Amino acid sequence: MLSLLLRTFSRQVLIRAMSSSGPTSPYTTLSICRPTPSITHVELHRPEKRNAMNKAFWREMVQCFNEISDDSDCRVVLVSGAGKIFTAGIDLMDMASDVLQPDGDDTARISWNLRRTITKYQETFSVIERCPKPVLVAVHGACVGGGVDLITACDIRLCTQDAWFQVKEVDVGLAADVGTLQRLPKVIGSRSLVNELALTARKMYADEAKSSGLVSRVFPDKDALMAGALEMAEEISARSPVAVQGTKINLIYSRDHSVAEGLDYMALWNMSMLQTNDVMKSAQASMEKKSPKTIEFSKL
Ligand SMILES: CCC/C=C/C=C/C(=O)SCCNC(=O)CCNC(=O)[C@H](O)C(C)(C)COP(=O)(O)OP(=O)(O)OC[C@H]1O[C@@H](n2cnc3c(N)ncnc32)[C@H](O)[C@@H]1OP(=O)(O)O
Repeated sequence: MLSLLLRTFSRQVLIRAMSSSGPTSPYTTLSICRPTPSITHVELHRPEKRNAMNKAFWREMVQCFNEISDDSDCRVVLVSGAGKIFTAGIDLMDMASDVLQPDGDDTARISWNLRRTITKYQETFSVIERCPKPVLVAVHGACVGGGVDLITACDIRLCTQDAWFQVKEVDVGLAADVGTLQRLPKVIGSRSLVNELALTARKMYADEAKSSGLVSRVFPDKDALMAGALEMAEEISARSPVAVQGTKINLIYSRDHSVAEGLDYMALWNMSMLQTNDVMKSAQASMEKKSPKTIEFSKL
């Protein structure tokens, strides 16, 4: 009983510590912490502006996820938002100059530069998908515009009961161009629902997000969400990083290829990865009915 109380208390302390008071240097829009040695928590941190995505944010996410990809201590990433909501999407004030007044002497040069800008912004969320470590995202309150682009690049989506999602781009006069139109149809089974959301910009609330498959779990409030997300991250981080990262990479590959191509890629992948010590360690623990948490895996 006492150990259960202590565990609950220390988990609450951990979750509280995850809501930081400000961005982590060198970042100005992100707060980074390590709730456990193998989990990296990335918090969008401009709460007074509802975590609107300004120019610094688009740059910093790329730097942050490139560092996480190379960090052999990190096995799982958890993304969430500080303050009242997850994110209000693109910063409509800060981004106007980049998107609405592109440089260039003529149409060709303006278009050339705009293409480069859009490609650069697409990278902000593609780095999440390319990161070999699984990325969980915990959404509370609103997730608007660019927020939907962000979460569709993540591997596991969780939300609170008060969460809502809005593919808002048509409302601001543009076709979403940084991932939603490409990834959302792969996340949600119904093409009709995707079209409806993207063409009408209507809000989708937590229950529909769950029934449509956009999120896999809904929690009553933000504390419960963060506790649930952390618990899931711990479960994943206890498993072999060779197995976990290979699973993420092959799931994404097979999403974008035929079954035959996916199987070929898998065989090529595992002809090396099956030689890991992790298979023997994991199989032995499984035979002995021990939790994966008892196994020590080398860094990856
Ligand atoms: C090439 C790039 C491609 C990317 C494309 C992406 C496109 C998109 O993301 S389209 C969607 C754009 N977002 C919006 O239209 C949402 C606008 N915001 C809201 O509707 C509300 O703020 C929201 C419902 C999210 C929250 O409402 P709440 O009452 O809680 O907050 P507010 O009082 O409205 O806002 C508080 C302060 O935050 C500032 N703010 C909110 N959203 C944005 C934003 N998107 N951009 C810039 N600033 C934002 C708001 O101005 C308030 O600031 P202040 O007046 O200084 O207190």
